[in-house]
Formats: sequence, structure tokens, C-alpha cells
Amino acid sequence: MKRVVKVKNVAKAYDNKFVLKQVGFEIKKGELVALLGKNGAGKSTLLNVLLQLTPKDQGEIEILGERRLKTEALGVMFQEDFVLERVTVKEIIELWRSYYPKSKSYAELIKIAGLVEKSNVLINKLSGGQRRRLYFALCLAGDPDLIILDEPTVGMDLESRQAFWHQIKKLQAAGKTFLITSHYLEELQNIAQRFLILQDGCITFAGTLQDLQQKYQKVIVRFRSSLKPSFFRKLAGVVQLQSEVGNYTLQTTKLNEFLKQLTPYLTELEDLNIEQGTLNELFLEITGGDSDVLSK
Ligand SMILES: Nc1ncnc2c1ncn2[C@@H]1O[C@H](COP(=O)(O)OP(=O)(O)OP(=O)(O)O)[C@@H](O)[C@H]1O
Repeated sequence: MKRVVKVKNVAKAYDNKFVLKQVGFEIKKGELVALLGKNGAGKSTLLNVLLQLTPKDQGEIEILGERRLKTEALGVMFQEDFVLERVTVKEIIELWRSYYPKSKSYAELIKIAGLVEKSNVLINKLSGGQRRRLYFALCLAGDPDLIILDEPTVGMDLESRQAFWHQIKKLQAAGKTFLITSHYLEELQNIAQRFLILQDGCITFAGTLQDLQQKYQKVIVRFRSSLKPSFFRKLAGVVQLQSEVGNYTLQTTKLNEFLKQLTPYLTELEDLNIEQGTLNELFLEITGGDSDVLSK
């Protein structure tokens, strides 16, 4: 598969403090990659460096096979909106379309924005969520091959989010490549092929949701049994075990293997209950519990 993004050994410091120390990853054509990290981890800095809006101190970046940024093949949606006064929705869409040699039609873009009824409304009169939808449509104006979205769904209501992810799926099916940062991890679990975790200035994890769960997810198993704690302690991935008069609560990091080992002894167990943490809990585990991240 063709490589769309290549980042190697990238470092970036602000005032001699390194936010990115040694960042490296690749994204292949058609992949949707989620970039995760707690507040201040450097996600926006990394995107800015990728887009050459901030100079890097070190490293190599190649996008769509070139070091030069092919802006005509890129669609970007930033975290912060710019608000122009005295410009209508229709005018800004037409302006954006005019920047590209091969642009999507106005009709398609206004539909993506979900603002057909608001085409003559001034941008500064739109709600925050409506503006996010408009900026998403603008980012698609040039029919880009690589789409970079920084916290795209912040401020969108449930309906807008659903429409947004539906749109992303359609673009995915059309072979577009994505790099998306988001704090709403539950939204990304069904859509991202791979996750990157930015932590302490490096990519500390790159892999699928399954890899992520296997590596970090807490699985709590509860049951009653007359077997001894020493028996359960030896089973696969058991990292914590509490027992009180035959009532067990344990944590395993290798659920599949653990269950395989436990199967011959199932008759010795009662009230077996397995609880897998949510993706958000997993994220807290990975990033060391920055609850701010999730309350955004
Ligand atoms: N222009 C700048 N000058 C100095 N420091 C900066 C600048 N931009 C960002 N920083 C610092 O770099 C660090 C990383 O910031 P960045 O915005 O990249 O993080 P982030 O992961 O995108 O955070 P969030 O999830 O809150 O958006 C922070 O400590 C921030 O204060």
C-alpha cells in the first residue's frame, strides 16, 4: 500500500522545552489514524509541524511522497475556528472552491455542511456547531487525498456528529486518508484503523484497537469459588487479585489466554462476571488519568 505520511525523528521545542522529542510514524493510503494524547501532549504542535505552519527543529517529514507540501491535495480542519464578519455561508464556500483547480460542487459542500437553509446567513451568526460543520465542508472543498482534522466534533450536537462520522465513512470508502485527533474516543473506536499515542514527546504506541486493548485495557473478572487464591494467581495475565471468603475479584491483562486456562475449571466457579473497561477508561489508564481530557 502507498505511503501518504512519513514522519521520522521529528523534534520541536518551544523556549528550549521539547514538546516533541523523537516522533516517528507512517500512514498508508486509505487509513484512518487517530492521534491520541492528553491535553498539552503536543498533538496540535505535531499537526502544525506536519503542515509546515511551525518549523521543526529536527527530523524528516514526507507527505504524499514529497517534502514540499501539496496544499491542493490536503484538507485541514483546525481546532480553533476563524470567524469572518460580513461573509455569508455561500460566499465562503464559493471562495474556498475558487482556491482549487478541481473542487467539489457548491451543492455537495453545502449539503455536507448541513446548511442548505442557511446559505445566505452570515458566518458570525451561525452556532458553534454549525460553524464546525461549515469548516469541515470547507476542508473538503478541494477534494483532498489527505484529510487532517484536529478535534473535529467539539461543539457539535449528537445529530451533527452522526452526520459527520457518516460523511467520514463515505470518504473512507472512497479511499481518502485521515489523521484525526479527538478526545471523544468512543467515537473513534469503530472508525479508526490505527491509533497513535503521543506521550512525553514520543509516539509510545502505534497499533489497532485490539493491540491497544491487549496492551493496556483492564479486564476485571469476578466470581465465587472454593479453589485457592494461589491457583488463580498463576493464570495468564493476572496482575491483581482479591479474595474474601470465596468471593474473587481479579484483574487480567490477557483475557483470552486466561479464559482458555480457566475453561476446564468452570464447574468450580459460580456467578462469573467479566467487565471490560471502556475506551475512555483505557485512555485514562494510558495517559495517567487526566480527567480534563474527557470532560471537554
Ligand atoms: N506557540 C507556542 N509557544 C510556546 N509554547 C507552546 C506554543 N504552542 C504550544 N505550546 C506548548 O506546547 C505544549 C503542547 O501544546 P499542544 O497545543 O501542541 O498540545 P495538544 O496535545 O494539542 O493539547 P490539547 O489537547 O489541549 O489541544 C503545551 O505545553 C503548550 O503550552
